[in-house]
Amino acid sequence: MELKNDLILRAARGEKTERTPVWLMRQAGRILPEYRAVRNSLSGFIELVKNPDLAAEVTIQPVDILGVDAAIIFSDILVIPEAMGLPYEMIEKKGPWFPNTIKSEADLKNIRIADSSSDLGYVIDAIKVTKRELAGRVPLIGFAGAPWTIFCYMVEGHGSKTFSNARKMLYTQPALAEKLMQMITDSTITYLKAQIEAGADIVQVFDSWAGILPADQYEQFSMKYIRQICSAITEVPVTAFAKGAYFARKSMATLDCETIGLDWNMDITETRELIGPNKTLQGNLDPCALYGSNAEVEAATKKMLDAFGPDRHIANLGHGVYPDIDPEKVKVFVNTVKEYSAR
Ligand SMILES: Cc1c2[nH]c(c1CCC(=O)O)Cc1[nH]c(c(CCC(=O)O)c1C)Cc1[nH]c(c(CCC(=O)O)c1C)Cc1[nH]c(c(C)c1CCC(=O)O)C2
Repeated sequence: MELKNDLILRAARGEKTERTPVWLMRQAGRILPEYRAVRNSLSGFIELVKNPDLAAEVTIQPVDILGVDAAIIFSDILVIPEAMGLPYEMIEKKGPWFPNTIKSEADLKNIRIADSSSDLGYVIDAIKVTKRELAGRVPLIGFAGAPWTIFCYMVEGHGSKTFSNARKMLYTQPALAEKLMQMITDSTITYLKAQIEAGADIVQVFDSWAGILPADQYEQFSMKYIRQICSAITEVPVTAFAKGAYFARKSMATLDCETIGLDWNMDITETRELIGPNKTLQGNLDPCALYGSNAEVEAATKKMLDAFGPDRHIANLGHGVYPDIDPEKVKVFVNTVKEYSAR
């Protein structure tokens, strides 16, 4: 199916575009009353993730309602641990919870490299339904968590400010950590390839907990595996987003990927210098800027666009949109990008 709007794909490849493309991390979700209505018709988040027709519906909602230039498949990064044999629960107002975690070498016996066709068939089906229903309107983004971030949940068992149990393993059982990280990496590569095969036009790797590691450990325990993923995915453009990894930007410049995501703490000009001209940058408006007035959102968005310049930029926030943001403010952000960058 020919894409009618392929702006993000062209921007990712470094081709000239009529204007800067825009989408938002976490655009499919709680900011939209239309999402909450679908979500409340089921018993929970995981039921929605595992229902391909409804997952497709909430994937497409932000395209219709917010006017973004891409859809991102409605799922979660935690489907990988589950497919490896470590199921999760999503506890209302608290977040993910793993009844079992990885603590020792013996625990590896209970997990396996995920088989995308059998264990993750529901995501693959959701992608197929979404592609059919999008009918080429905008590209579909596939995604996975980076091995380090997935490792954090598999070892810690839940969200944390420090992930000190996960970080402890890097010091006390580094060989076990690396074995687990490699299993996650192998699972992720086949999973992303299955997403692409089903129709994902571009894929993003989310390293949400990059910022809690020291630079040397980040190279050893995270970049090493992100590098493997980037090199293995040759079919479509890849975006690497490592939140808080300002110390790793020079190293990220050498990844075999098209786009690097910036969080809102990263200076745009400095990052462009560190990454060089051969990659597209994605980001990076402060998610809290959307709490401002319409005029303030507009001004902040224009300032961001001026700093990135017209080429090799995909506009986004510096992290996922917060659940209590007014969708009208998101529309101001999206429309400002579209109008101000058009030339
Ligand atoms: C760390 C992480 C997770 N999940 C994800 C990350 C990486 C990105 C980031 O750093 O934000 C990625 C993710 N999660 C979700 C998407 C869907 C697509 C999108 O719109 O971006 C994506 C890309 C849906 C979701 N994932 C989750 C929800 C909310 C669940 C609900 O509907 O109640 C949604 C829409 C739940 C989730 N899932 C996760 C947490 C910590 C939580 C609870 C806290 C929270 O809600 O943000 C793990």
